[in-house]
Amino acid sequence: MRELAATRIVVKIGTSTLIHPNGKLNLIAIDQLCYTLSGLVNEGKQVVLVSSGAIGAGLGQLGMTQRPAAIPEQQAIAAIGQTELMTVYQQRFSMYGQKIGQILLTHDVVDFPTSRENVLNTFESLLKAGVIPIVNENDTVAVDELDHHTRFGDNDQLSALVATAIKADLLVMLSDIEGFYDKNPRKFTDATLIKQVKRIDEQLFQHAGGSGTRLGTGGMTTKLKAAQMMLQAGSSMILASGKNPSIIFKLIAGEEVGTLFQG
Ligand SMILES: Nc1ncnc2c1ncn2[C@@H]1O[C@H](COP(=O)(O)OP(=O)(O)O)[C@@H](O)[C@H]1O
Ligand SMILES: N[C@@H](CCC(=O)OP(=O)(O)O)C(=O)O
Repeated sequence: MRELAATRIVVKIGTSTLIHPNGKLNLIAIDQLCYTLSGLVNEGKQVVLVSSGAIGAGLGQLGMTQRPAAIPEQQAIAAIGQTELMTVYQQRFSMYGQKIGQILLTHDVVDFPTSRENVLNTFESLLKAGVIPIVNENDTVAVDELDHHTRFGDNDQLSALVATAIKADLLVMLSDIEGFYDKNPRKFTDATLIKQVKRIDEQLFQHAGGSGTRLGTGGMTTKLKAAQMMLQAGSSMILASGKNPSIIFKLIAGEEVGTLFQG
């Protein structure tokens, strides 16, 4: 068993877990996620959800199968998908009597003292009231620009930014893979799962490959960067499969599933 005393938890869930390869919402995963997070709040934990999936859901709404290359098109699709995503979350969470609030962020929000303070105040107020803030990148404004150093489409690092800013004890990253392997398991059949990582150095990044799916974006590199931020802040991250999001109960109870990043 692992030693994990987490009361403030950020959960990040990726597109490949929320959306089926055919573009439809994975309602089983979403239902289970909502049930699990509501259960944690009922136990007295404070929970923040960082959810990707706006572009994936938007593509599904429009009957499109490919993510277009042009940024303005992606932004429009995200605007469509985000409302669908929040509608489904609202429905499912309300079944468990759980209130939610939407927070759309860009990576640089935390760099500017006033916007940082405003965002942190919002998180604190929501958490104090037992509400689950649901965060996504503000895709309509987040593009790589000179004076606006944001990167389009990386919720892995955004979730670590949020987790460190609100001083969360634990970041749970749910993906379409069981954890961090010594090489990309989609390419190498002999890849083995690494159960615990205490330090992240350049050498470890050599083991991280890109995304394995049509809609996933960051792959393992951005997940390692997120873990690095958590370790630097003295907190922990667990990377595990989001196939059955109720796995979070096991993770928090200290069961050895997925990869634990802890210094
Ligand atoms: N060393 C590794 N261990 C595990 N997965 C890896 C590794 N290197 C690359 N990957 C790929 O990263 C993918 C997860 O990232 P991504 O597709 O961006 O998912 P998400 O939508 O959950 O963010 C895995 O499905 C796998 O294809
Ligand atoms: N903000 C975008 C994608 C962000 C992103 O990082 O996606 P993913 O790699 O699936 O976690 C969206 O909601 O579609």
